[in-house]
Amino acid sequence: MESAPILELADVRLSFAGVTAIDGVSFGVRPNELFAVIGPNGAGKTSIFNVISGVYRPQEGRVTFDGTDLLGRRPHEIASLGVARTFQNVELFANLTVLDNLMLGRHQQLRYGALAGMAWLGRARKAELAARLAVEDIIDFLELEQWRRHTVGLLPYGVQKRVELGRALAQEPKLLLLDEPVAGMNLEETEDMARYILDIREELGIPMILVEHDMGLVMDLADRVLVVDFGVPIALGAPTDIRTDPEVIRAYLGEAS
Ligand SMILES: Nc1ncnc2c1ncn2[C@@H]1O[C@H](COP(=O)(O)OP(=O)(O)OP(=O)(O)O)[C@@H](O)[C@H]1O
Repeated sequence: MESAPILELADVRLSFAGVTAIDGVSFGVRPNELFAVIGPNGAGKTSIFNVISGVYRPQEGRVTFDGTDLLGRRPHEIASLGVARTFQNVELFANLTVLDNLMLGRHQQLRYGALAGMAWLGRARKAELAARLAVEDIIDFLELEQWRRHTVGLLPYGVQKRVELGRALAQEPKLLLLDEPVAGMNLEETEDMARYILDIREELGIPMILVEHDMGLVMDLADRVLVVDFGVPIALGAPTDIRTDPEVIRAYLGEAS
């Protein structure tokens, strides 16, 4: 039997002053699934991420995550429910070290506030220690050991993208949104990132949504692919079916080849 989706979008519509960014998109992401969203520039892929993470509020439709209605919730609430995200352009604290960036990612997840931290210092210390251990695991997992004390802004681009992935993992997400994780990377960096994405699925069992222009990567990694064109969903299925779908070839792949 197929497991129930952890994330579900139902007939989502979003427009900005006459520009329709998302036009009736529905899909569900199953636990442990690597789900991809592809489409030409301006097709609405990043807008879908912005709707899921609470940055944009759609005019119509429903978004449900782990049994909770996400519509109307603020981005930090959605993050604390377990949705983590990486961005098209690296969004880290460039002047801080790798370790500090990962610790900050982890603090989004910690359950105590500043006051509670003062009142129950012991508990806060324990939480801090646990955070440090969790971050060390991520450093191991993403092979960031040699850069742990380096300032992020000075690192090679591929490593920065990896640190950003680590920051998202530090939130202990139940769902990970990856916005063009290999954009701007060379072949070796792309292969490394593909391996980490697969490891996240295999070893950590975290479901992911991948938005990516690198078609080879999507076809190699994804369990299912949603194709959008001008905000409209035109196909949804396994990579092998998407590759041969006449509508997709006409609207997108044909154009790219
Ligand atoms: N904040 C906004 N204000 C106005 N229009 C917007 C806004 N965000 C997105 N759009 C419009 O919505 C449409 C979809 O944009 P979106 O960035 O979601 O596409 P995309 O598929 O992620 O594109 P790309 O592959 O180039 O990143 C575009 O026409 C875009 O101009």
